[in-house]
Amino acid sequence: MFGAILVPPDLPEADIGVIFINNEGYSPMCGHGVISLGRYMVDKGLAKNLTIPETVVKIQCPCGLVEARVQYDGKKSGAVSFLSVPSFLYAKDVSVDVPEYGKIVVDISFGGGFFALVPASQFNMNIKSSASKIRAAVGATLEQLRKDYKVAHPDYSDLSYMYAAIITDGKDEYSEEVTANCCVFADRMLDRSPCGSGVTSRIAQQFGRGLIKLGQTRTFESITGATFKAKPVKSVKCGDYDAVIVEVTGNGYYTGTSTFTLEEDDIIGRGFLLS
Ligand SMILES: O=C(O)[C@H]1NCC[C@@H]1O
Repeated sequence: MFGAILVPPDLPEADIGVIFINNEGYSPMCGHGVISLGRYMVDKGLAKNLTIPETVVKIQCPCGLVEARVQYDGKKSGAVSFLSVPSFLYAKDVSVDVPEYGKIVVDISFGGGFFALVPASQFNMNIKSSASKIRAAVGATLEQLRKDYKVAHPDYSDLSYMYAAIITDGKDEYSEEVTANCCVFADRMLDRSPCGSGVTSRIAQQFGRGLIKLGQTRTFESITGATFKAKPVKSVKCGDYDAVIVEVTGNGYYTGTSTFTLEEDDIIGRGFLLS
């Protein structure tokens, strides 16, 4: 689960601004959050321009402006595609010495946040290994990288940190076969979705390594079996990096609504933090 706090945007072209919240603070980008928020903006009539069969919603995320295209038949919204910020393969074959796991080699790729991408074979595991084993191995790798390896975004210092790590089935070469992955982010949160920003970073990695061409679509599957489709759509630059705009497509669903109440004399209701 993810939280989205809606805020007025400071970019004039944006329909809405959003801060995504996780278990340790905020996220620079959340692709599955963008998919759900795109639908919400259409269904609540909040998008600037409601058009059929597709409405464009511009969402200012912490990583920058993301364009969501929401299927809309005039009554109900459907699948959402989004175009993320310029994404790029940042570093290849980075070695990290992870306590209890030894030397692990990862690629680092930016897809709205910096992701370490690591095939499950590095841990002598496969992507169907238990969620707790994945969480422990990938979480330890991410935490070690945060200590040992510094990343720098060419334009934004506030994005210059290791946000997440993704364990993959290693199927990086283009094929029509589904490729599976699992993202561990923030304070060892495990993503039930294929991870929109992670999938963006995987396409940027594959594009940077010459494994996929513009317009080729891949299907990414999460540990729950949920899928997103993604493809590189345009070559761009980000600072000196050869970057790519990635389109990700998926579905989000409503699960309920709730109302929070804060009474004047409820001290705990103002929030608390346990360490
Ligand atoms: O879909 C996404 O992009 C998010 N899922 C968990 C981590 C990422 O922020």
